[in-house]
Amino acid sequence: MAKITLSKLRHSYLSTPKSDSDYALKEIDLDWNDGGAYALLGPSGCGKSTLLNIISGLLVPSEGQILFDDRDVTALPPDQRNIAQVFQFPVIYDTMSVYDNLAFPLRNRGRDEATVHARVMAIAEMLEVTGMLEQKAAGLSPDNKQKISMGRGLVREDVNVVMFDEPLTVIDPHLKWKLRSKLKELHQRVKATMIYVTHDQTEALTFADQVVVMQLGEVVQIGTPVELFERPAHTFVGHFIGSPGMNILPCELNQGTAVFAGQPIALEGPVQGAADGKTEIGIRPEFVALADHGLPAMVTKVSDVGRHTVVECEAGGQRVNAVVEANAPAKGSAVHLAFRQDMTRLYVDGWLATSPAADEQGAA
Ligand SMILES: Nc1ncnc2c1ncn2[C@@H]1O[C@H](COP(=O)(O)OP(=O)(O)OP(=O)(O)O)[C@@H](O)[C@H]1O
Repeated sequence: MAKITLSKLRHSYLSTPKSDSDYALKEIDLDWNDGGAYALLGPSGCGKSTLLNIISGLLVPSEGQILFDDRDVTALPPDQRNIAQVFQFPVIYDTMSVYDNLAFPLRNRGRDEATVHARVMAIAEMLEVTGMLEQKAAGLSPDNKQKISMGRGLVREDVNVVMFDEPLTVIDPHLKWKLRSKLKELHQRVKATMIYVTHDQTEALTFADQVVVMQLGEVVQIGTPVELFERPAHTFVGHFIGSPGMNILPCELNQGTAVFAGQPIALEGPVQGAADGKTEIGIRPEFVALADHGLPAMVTKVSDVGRHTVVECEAGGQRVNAVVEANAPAKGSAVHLAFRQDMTRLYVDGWLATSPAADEQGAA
């Protein structure tokens, strides 16, 4: 295993890129620590595959370096990088047995049969496929084929990193949650550095200890699932993570207090910097409560989503969502909304501009 460092990485598919928009990857500086469980999360076209292909060596970046520990591998081809990859679709040999499929990456590198056997049995046990080891892979269900594909990615102990590229695409929805938690458990047992690429927030948040969120060729935030939920560094992260996403409301600033729809809204703490760009309040629906006083609003939709209810309101010409546990008002009701102050952020030109109040920082 190795620590992977991406240093001043940029990539353009054009031969003579002129402006920032010609780059599929703008500047990326990133460390993937040895043994970490990472997710690379972002919408289609944000640059995830480009980044993955640069790490695996399929693509040489226009600028910058890739280091495995302190070794510069930027110019090395894929077969010299010692990486395992699991793709969207199963990569297995149909005519071979499940056992031989799992053994293949080890035999291919000349490991002795005793080692091969011990490792195959260990991985099969972790994946709960021991009972099918003698079967031909051709007869397996798509889910089991993908499980074996994952097993082939995990079977070698000497790889620098295991990369999963949307590995649950072919998995039946009702089995997805099972494999998601299985992968998390596997990471804890195998302790390899793993990078899991997905556009699905549930997959990313279930699997990863650290989630790297990308947008338009840039990393906008790296954080734990809780950090991304509680303190999005950018309105994009607020929108993209959470269901429904963060409420983002245009506002004015008046001596450190935000004003939205003529109402003062108390922020979590002081605003950093000049705040002379586009100013917006960010508050998650989970921290908006229905109250006797506060921002006047009209309920426009009520959706029961299982454990809680999403109350969609209109205030100041904007949609504001609130998540309530019980006693949701009816559509058309006039209500007041109260924002939990320590969770009310200010964003300037999309970026987080408030920090917690001093007493909150002391408590943290
Ligand atoms: N071979 C290529 N030639 C030219 N442009 C490309 C090529 N591959 C990707 N791009 C462009 O680079 C940008 C990033 O694409 P990339 O495939 O890395 O994104 P992604 O996040 O992996 O998307 P998806 O989830 O759809 O695979 C996009 O604008 C895409 O159109």
